[in-house]
Amino acid sequence: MGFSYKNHILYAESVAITDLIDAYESPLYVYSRTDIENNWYEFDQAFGTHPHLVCYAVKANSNLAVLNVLSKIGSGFDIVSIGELERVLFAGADASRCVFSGVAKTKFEIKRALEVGIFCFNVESMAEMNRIEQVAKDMGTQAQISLRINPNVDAKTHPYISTGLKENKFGVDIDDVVPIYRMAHNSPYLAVKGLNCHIGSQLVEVSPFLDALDKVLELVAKLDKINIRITHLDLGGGIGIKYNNEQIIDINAYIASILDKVKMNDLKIILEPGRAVVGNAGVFVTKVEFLKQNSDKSFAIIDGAMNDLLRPAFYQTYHQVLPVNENAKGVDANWDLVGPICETGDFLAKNRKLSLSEGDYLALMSTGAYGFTMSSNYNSRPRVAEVMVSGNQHTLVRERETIQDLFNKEHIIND
Ligand SMILES: Cc1ncc(COP(=O)(O)O)c(C=O)c1O
Ligand SMILES: N[C@@H](CCCC[NH3+])C(=O)O
Repeated sequence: MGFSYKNHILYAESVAITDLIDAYESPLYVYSRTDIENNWYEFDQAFGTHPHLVCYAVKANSNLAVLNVLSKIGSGFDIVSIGELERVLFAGADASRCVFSGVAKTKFEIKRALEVGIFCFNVESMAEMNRIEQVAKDMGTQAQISLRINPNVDAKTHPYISTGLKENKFGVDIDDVVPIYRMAHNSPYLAVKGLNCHIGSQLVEVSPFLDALDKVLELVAKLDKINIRITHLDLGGGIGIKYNNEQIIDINAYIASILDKVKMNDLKIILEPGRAVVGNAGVFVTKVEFLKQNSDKSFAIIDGAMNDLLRPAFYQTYHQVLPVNENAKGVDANWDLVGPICETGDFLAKNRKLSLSEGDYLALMSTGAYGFTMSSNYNSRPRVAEVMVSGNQHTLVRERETIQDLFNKEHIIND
């Protein structure tokens, strides 16, 4: 466990978070390298000797140090843009271990991905298949493809992060799959490799995954009958983590169920976990600036805000709040943690029983995924620093933005 109390001070591995605040100030994202590695290994090792590739979903946390650490232990990567592609390459990743997802890859992105030799495109429509074919033809090469199907399975998660229902924009309707594969199979510029689905994020039950897998396997058999051979299944990411006290999926049991269902053939399995690799391996550290109470409400105004950590405002999500100094005594109340941004929705936590004083530091737990990557400069706030801890070592893996960074690319019209 990367984050725990020692002598009542919250530590990241063997480094006191108070030391990180002294070194890098607040607000701050802190990641545990050991947790990231162990989380990835848990997926990788659960497959045993079955052919597989764990492609970390870069969107969850795309810091170069995170990508580099994962690349060094053999991770593949699920990317969704040229930005993510260039990031993983810069971080030392092997392009042949990358899958390219997303509903609208541009010609430019496809060309670059083909140039560097990515493993596979997860294609999301006939139109996109045509575009990939055209780019491959222009380059005189062949693109390896997998079609993302929409299995119309309810992932039972937040509606904004459910992706496998007909009403969602993702993937191809099961009934439309065969004509698209036929087209790809008949093209000299496309090589049919896999079948893909990703039904949503933060799933805490395994049954929707297995329902989707059943539909995928039916399609594999159907395609086989018309001599279109699928050699890998990419079952996406979506495995939920513990934010509060939810029951979560046992990764070993989930992978055992997958292998049980595919044991009749030697299909290689690809998974694209993002949150489950980095979510609990990161915390967001923030300082209490002011306490403001009225007859109804207790607000702790903190130096972090919705631009730094959007999830609570955007999806009304819960992050556990821990005091950096467990012994700190202040005003006991049920506090709303609110930021300095001019929005009523600017809160990071609500109604938390804490004993607070101005100047206290707090850690919002489980913020390693979709924390920094969803941050913005709203209200012209420079983005915060990111630090990675490994044992008793800590490294600044992204500098805090400066005021100059805020307007670096802007221009005043001279008239
Ligand atoms: C195609 C695809 N793969 C993988 C992921 C990673 O999901 P998660 O972070 O829930 O594992 C996502 C995001 O939901 C996605 O859209
Ligand atoms: N951004 C979402 C997850 C979306 C996953 C995108 N495929 C979250 O913070 O939970």
